[in-house]
Parts: sequence; C-alpha cells; structure tokens
Amino acid sequence: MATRAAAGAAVTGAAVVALLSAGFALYGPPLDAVLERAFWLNKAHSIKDMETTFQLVRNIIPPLTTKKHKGQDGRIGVVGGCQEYTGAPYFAAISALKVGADLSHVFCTREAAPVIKSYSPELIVHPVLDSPNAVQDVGKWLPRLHALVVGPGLGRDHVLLSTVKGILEVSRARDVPVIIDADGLWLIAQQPALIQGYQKAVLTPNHMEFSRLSEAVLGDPVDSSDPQEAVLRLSQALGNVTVVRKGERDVISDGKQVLECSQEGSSRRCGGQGDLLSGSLGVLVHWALLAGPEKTNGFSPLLVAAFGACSLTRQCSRQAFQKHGRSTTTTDMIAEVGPAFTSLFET
Ligand SMILES: NC(=O)C1=CN([C@@H]2O[C@H](COP(=O)(O)OP(=O)(O)OC[C@H]3O[C@@H](n4cnc5c(N)ncnc54)[C@H](OP(=O)(O)O)[C@@H]3O)[C@@H](O)[C@H]2O)[C@@H](O)CC1
Ligand SMILES: Nc1ncnc2c1ncn2[C@@H]1O[C@H](COP(=O)(O)OP(=O)(O)OP(=O)(O)O)[C@@H](O)[C@H]1O
Ligand SMILES: [Mg+2]
Repeated sequence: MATRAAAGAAVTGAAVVALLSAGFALYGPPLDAVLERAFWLNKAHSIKDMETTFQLVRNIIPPLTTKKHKGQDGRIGVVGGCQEYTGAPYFAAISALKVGADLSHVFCTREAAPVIKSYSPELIVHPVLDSPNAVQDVGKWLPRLHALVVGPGLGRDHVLLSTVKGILEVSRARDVPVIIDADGLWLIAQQPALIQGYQKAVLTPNHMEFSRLSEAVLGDPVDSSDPQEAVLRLSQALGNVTVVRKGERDVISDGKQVLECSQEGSSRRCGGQGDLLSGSLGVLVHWALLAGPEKTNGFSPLLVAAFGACSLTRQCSRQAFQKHGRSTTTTDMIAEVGPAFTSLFET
C-alpha cells in the first residue's frame, strides 16, 4: 500500500480531469496545463466535453442483434441479502437486468432467499451464503459470471464477512471484475489488502463509507474542502482501484484521472439508490471491459462504466421524482431505468 507521503506526491503529479454537467471543468491548474500533463504522465487522451463522455458510454453498449445467445450481454452476480436486508440485493440484481444483462444471480443467506425470490421471478437466487461450503458454492458459478457486485444487504456478521473474504479472493484469482458496495466496503476498510492493486475492482462508497475507508487506508480524516483530491488519493493508495464517491456530485477516480458526474438527479434521498447504481455498474463494467480501451478513447473502461452508472442512476431519480415527487422510492426509479437509459445513451 502506498504510504501517505507517496500518495501525496502522486497526487501532485497526477492529471485531474473533472466532468461537470455543462462540460468538463478542470480542478487546479488551467485547462491547457492539465491536459498537457495528462498526455505527459499517462499518454491518456483527454475528454473534452460532456457529450464526448456520453459518447464513450454509448460506444461500450453492445448492439442488440438476433445473432447472440442468452448470457452474452451479461451474467451478473450479487453477493448480499441476509435476515435484515432483502431489498438491497433485489434492487442491485433487478437493476442489472433492467440495464440489459441477460441473467442476474443473487447469492444470499438461506432465510433471505425465499423473500428475494418472491419479489421477482426474474432473479436466480442461491441460498448459499451461510452454508458451510459457501465459498465453493459461489466459486463454482464464478467462471460463468461476468461481474460480481459484493455487499448490498450483506450485513456485518463476522462469519458472513469471512465467507465474502474468501469469495473476493477466488474472484480476484479468476480475474472476475468486482463492484464493492455497502457492507462489502465495511470488510475492505478492515482488510484493504483484499483488493489492493486489483485493476478490476470498483468501490462505490457513500459519504459515510468513504470516510471510513479513507481513515482506514490513509490514516487521516477526509479533507472535505477538496473531494476530487480525496478520491484521487484513496484510489492511488489502493493501487489504482477505481473509486466512485457518491454524493451531491459523484466523484470517480482511477488514481490517474478524476471525473465528476453532476447529471441532474433529485432531492429525494430514499434508501436503495446506491444499490441501483452498483447493480447497473456490474453490467456496464462488463460491457466496458469487453469493448476495451479503443472504444473508450484510451480512457480506463472502468471510469467510463462508472460515469455511465452514475449518470443513469441520477437520471432515474430525476425522472421518477418528476412523476412521484416526495413519494418517490427506489422501485419508482427502477421503473425508469429503460426510459432513462434511452434518453441518455440511445438518442
Ligand atoms: N431496502 C434495503 O434492504 C436497503 C438496505 N440497505 C443496506 O443497509 C445496510 C447498511 O447500509 P447503510 O448505507 O445504511 O450503512 P452505513 O454505512 O452504516 O450508513 C448509515 C449511516 O451513515 C450515515 N450517513 C449516510 N449517508 C450520509 C451522508 N450523506 N452524510 C452524513 N451521514 C450519512 C447515517 O448517519 P445518521 O444520519 O444516522 O447519523 C447512517 O447512520 C447495507 O447492507 C445496505 O446495502 C441500503 O442499501 C438501503 C436499502
Ligand atoms: N445530495 C445528493 N444530491 C443528489 N444526488 C445524490 C445526493 N446524494 C447521493 N446522490 C445520488 O444518489 C445515488 C445513491 O447515492 P447514496 O449516497 O444515496 O448511496 P447509498 O447511501 O449507498 O444508497 P443506499 O441507500 O442504496 O445504500 C447516487 O447516484 C448519487 O449520485
Ligand atoms: Mg449503500
């Protein structure tokens, strides 16, 4: 893990490119200087405006054709769901399907399974997470999964977290992309080595989860005056793991560049919106990695995927709020995934 001093030095030398709704804005030095540094440091192409970035997301979306078979557009797994929380894994898994995955699996505890199944016949639900062979039970599905979303509704039971540790180790060994959210981030704050340097990991912390992670990894409280630098530093300290810090504006970094998504959302803060984001991101990460850096103009595919998931979640929130106002819930947002996706990426 990078030391605090090393992380600080790296921040100073990194290219910081921030994305705003009106176009890309740059934090720190003037535009030309930062773009020059971007080329100098990592030979990355620079994204110049919002439309260009949306175009990169559009580039990674696989065409709908009659030539494909079931599964090719995504088989996503969600690890989470326990006695207390059944909604969160449902929201994540159904969002993956609504974005365009073909199959969505949930790996949860035995007693959560019938509840989650009853929400939707479209999900494949495995009641294995609290079984004695849980790691093997999930592990045998891994070769058939394109991405794993770890944490929504997982809870913080020690035995379950130790099982999830094993699942993360096997996933990493098999090169399966992982999106870590909610209680999965609780585990990472305790054992950052689990994802240290793993280039196919994306962390999606909310405000609280980001503070917890930063304190655990960097050892000091978050500098709230500079959210972009805080995210950049955390990503660098974790060995360029992609970090998506959710909030009034979503800040995304792979330790080299920083994007900011301020797509208009809504003022409604009902629970479950982050689950919609992490499930969507599971599919977009798969599509982005499949498309490769040629389609993302040299930018990290994971950054482009994260920008896509953030803008989509916020657009769902905006559209649902226009219809339902204060009574908007995450279920209303999920009903907007299709129209929001079309309006952002298919028009
Ligand atoms: N329907 C379901 O099944 C759902 C289940 N879910 C599942 O619940 C589990 C726990 O997840 P979590 O996010 O509630 O846990 P955690 O990190 O302890 O944060 C809670 C604390 O953080 C604080 N806080 C939060 N935001 C803040 C902010 N912007 N600014 C400041 N403070 C802020 C806030 O503090 P408070 O306001 O209470 O003082 C609160 O106490 C996890 O498995 C998740 O997936 C959810 O997905 C929802 C839908
Ligand atoms: N203050 C805000 N203004 C506008 N959008 C926000 C705000 N805070 C969060 N969001 C958006 O809401 C979505 C979920 O972020 P949030 O911080 O609520 O996640 P979370 O706490 O993990 O949610 P969950 O309840 O699913 O666990 C993200 O798309 C984020 O952009
Ligand atoms: Mg959450």
